[in-house]
Amino acid sequence: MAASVKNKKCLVIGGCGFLGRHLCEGLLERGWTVNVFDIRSTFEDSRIKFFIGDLCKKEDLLPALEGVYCVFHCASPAPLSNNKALFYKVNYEGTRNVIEACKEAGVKRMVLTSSASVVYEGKGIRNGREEELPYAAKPLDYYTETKILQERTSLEANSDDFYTVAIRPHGIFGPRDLQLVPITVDMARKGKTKFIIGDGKNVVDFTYVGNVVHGHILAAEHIGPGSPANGKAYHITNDEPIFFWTFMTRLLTGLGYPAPRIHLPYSLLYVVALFLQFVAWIVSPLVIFTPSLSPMKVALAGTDHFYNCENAKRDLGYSPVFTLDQALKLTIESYPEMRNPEEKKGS
Ligand SMILES: NC(=O)C1=CN([C@@H]2O[C@H](COP(=O)(O)OP(=O)(O)OC[C@H]3O[C@@H](n4cnc5c(N)ncnc54)[C@H](O)[C@@H]3O)[C@@H](O)[C@H]2O)C=CC1
Ligand SMILES: CC(C)CCC[C@@H](C)[C@H]1CC[C@H]2C3=C(CC[C@]12C)[C@@]1(C)CCC(=O)C[C@@H]1CC3
Repeated sequence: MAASVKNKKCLVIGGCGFLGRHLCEGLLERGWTVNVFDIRSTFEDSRIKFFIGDLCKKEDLLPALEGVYCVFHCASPAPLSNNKALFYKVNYEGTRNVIEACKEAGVKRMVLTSSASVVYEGKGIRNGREEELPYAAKPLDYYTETKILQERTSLEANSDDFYTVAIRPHGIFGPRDLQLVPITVDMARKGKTKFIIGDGKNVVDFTYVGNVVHGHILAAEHIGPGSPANGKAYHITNDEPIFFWTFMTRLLTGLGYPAPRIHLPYSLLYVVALFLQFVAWIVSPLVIFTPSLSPMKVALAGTDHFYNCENAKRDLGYSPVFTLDQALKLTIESYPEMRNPEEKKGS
């Protein structure tokens, strides 16, 4: 049974990020008192108390944790940055620090933003259930490797004195997204989105940020004494699996760019991505470069990866608030600056 959280205080670690800021807005609407902890400042809101610091430093965290009912930990280095040391420091060591600081401050609840990628290693996942999918034995990148460590550490910390739960969104998109839409538009403006990787029939999940926020808040309201959600991980998606390339086509054409149309063999692209990763590794002592074509991106663009949300529906009362149609419309409308500048010339 959801606990009443009217005027309960929470701390959103990573609250200045894409998901974090939307989460703050959703929590405020729901009647929570919201503190934000982040290593940077990206917005102002008189209703929020901001703490700027590094989650890897307990002395930075403790002042922000005073009187907090629940911590939402949604901080991470940028997933596609490929900085192994930073991922390990923040996602693993930093999360252990957050847990210790929570216990020291007497905080009783933590909702971790994990990722559905923790069970993905490039092989197809179709309607994957949490209890049927082990952690990826061979994660495709350092980000995923450290998200596995982060989730495992967080769920193992669950006890009657400190309730934890992990939310696994997949492919979050929406207004103020820093990855999916900006990267796609950047590729489109460079003429790189005319290609389809594989046969174009791989089915995936994408998750509108408003639904991810909803799942997080439900999780916070449900964990506690005797809850079946304590110490568990939950897939949170739009629950509308879609062809990856249909989604991309709708996003691109909605922003005025042409639809992808030339098929390239998946295996060829994957080998090229592996080669580029090897070259980047060989030259890394001299120069750091992150190939735009990574094995993770090619795999995500060319294989099935969609997940079952039944456990979240049962234990958290989750169901998507925004449909994919509504979500794409809201997202496309929120990015006038991302529209194809050529479309105006052509009209
Ligand atoms: N964007 C996506 O498609 C998905 C994201 N996720 C997870 O959702 C969470 C949020 O992701 P986004 O909002 O996309 O990322 P983001 O990069 O927009 O936000 C992350 C925030 O964490 C903060 N942060 C990073 N290191 C920190 C440190 N040492 N101390 C304090 N704050 C720190 C950053 O300043 C940033 O504001 C992450 O945990 C990510 O792994 C999970 C599934 C999909
Ligand atoms: C091929 C192009 C037309 C489109 C490129 C889109 C990609 C930039 C995105 C498609 C799937 C996205 C995704 C993530 C980042 C951006 C994409 C690769 C994550 C890796 C972000 C962090 C996560 O936790 C998992 C996400 C999976 C999906």
